[in-house]
Amino acid sequence: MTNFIRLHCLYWRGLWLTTIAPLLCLLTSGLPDVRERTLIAVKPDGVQRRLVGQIIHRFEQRGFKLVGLKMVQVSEDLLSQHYRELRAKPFYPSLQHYMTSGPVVVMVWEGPNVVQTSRKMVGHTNPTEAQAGTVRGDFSVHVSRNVVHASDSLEGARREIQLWFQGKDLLNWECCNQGNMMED
Ligand SMILES: Nc1ncnc2c1ncn2[C@@H]1O[C@H](COP(=O)(O)OP(=O)(O)OP(=O)(O)O)[C@@H](O)[C@H]1O
Repeated sequence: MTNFIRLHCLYWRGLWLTTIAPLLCLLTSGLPDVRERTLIAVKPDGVQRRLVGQIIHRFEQRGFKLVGLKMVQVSEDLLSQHYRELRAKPFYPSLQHYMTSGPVVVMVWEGPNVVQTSRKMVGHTNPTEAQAGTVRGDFSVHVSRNVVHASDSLEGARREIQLWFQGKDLLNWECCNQGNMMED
């Protein structure tokens, strides 16, 4: 009897490892990650121009979920870590001056494909090339005052969320009508 149970367990363990688990991985690998997160920041010009509400509205309206939000007076040190690839650029001193000139509203948004979709919603870095309907295309005219920041990759989003939030002040909450926007 004991041998029978042992054999039975071995059979199911083998089936799980060789068939069921790989099949589940394969089936779910093509699905967008509903817990994907990105960092969006309303820059000092956007805050000064009272655009925070309109920008939040666009992300809510699209169906993304706000899981973190705070207002920050950015230090030069934080900015140089955030824009570490740009520190050697000739425009960096003026970018630093602009980004530290007043508070920034920094947010974490969650949802399927949120990194890529946010970049589309925000629009081209240079507002003169940004399409109408994007945040930059609707609210700005110059690259040095382009209202908003959005992470440009999954890896960048992870790094920036850690940099700005250090794993704190982010809430996992359930959306009561999520089923109306995506499959649970
Ligand atoms: N030529 C420039 N002159 C002045 N400022 C610039 C210039 N190029 C970029 N910037 C500023 O530096 C920011 C970061 O530039 P980057 O090339 O990373 O573009 P982005 O990823 O679209 O912008 P962000 O990181 O702010 O979302 C831009 O949003 C803009 O504010």
